[in-house]
Amino acid sequence: MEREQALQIVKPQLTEHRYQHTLGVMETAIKLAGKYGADIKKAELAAIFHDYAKFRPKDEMRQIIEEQKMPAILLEFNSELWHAPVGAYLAEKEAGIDDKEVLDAIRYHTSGRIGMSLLDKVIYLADYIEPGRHFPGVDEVRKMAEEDLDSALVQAMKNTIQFLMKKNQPVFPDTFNAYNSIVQNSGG
Ligand SMILES: Nc1ncnc2c1ncn2[C@@H]1O[C@H](COP(=O)(O)OP(=O)(O)O)[C@@H](O)[C@H]1O
Ligand SMILES: [Fe+2]
Repeated sequence: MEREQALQIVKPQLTEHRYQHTLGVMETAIKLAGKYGADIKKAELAAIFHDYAKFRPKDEMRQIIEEQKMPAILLEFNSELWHAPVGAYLAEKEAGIDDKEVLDAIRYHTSGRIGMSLLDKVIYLADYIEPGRHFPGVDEVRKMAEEDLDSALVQAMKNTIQFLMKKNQPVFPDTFNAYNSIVQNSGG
């Protein structure tokens, strides 16, 4: 699917602010894909659709998670996590995206997972560092992303886990698993 068509499908699903964020993720994902050797067209498409389900009603997302037999543990954690796997499902069902790598990058863009693909990493990181993001620590991760993809990713996950823990909020375990699997593989 071409960029313009994808953007036309996604735009009505989002607020203006979230659409601008999506454009930022798209530009950033294309740059990271070019730098680290991921497929640029897949990165573009996954970025455009990554927040496709962001504004679906909670009840609709809960129903999809149950009916599609997605991991039930999702329902025990913050509903903010749900739009990622539900977005992958709806991008396929409603927009006809059938590339498994693209769908997985959408599915894991919030939590990460064990053994993230290069495309998963590019989308996770692009979502974190796109130019519209302003939160403590983001500039450090932006700098790291110019040097090493895994180091930047680990720092982003660390920040997210610490942010949640500081607020005494539960941490969905896939993020710990993603963090461990990258740190163990990089030998650092
Ligand atoms: N492991 C986790 N456990 C619980 N919440 C998480 C976890 N990882 C991310 N989140 C939360 O999920 C929310 C959505 O994240 P994300 O999809 O990355 O951003 P966006 O708000 O742009 O869609 C954020 O509020 C984030 O703090
Ligand atoms: Fe998201």
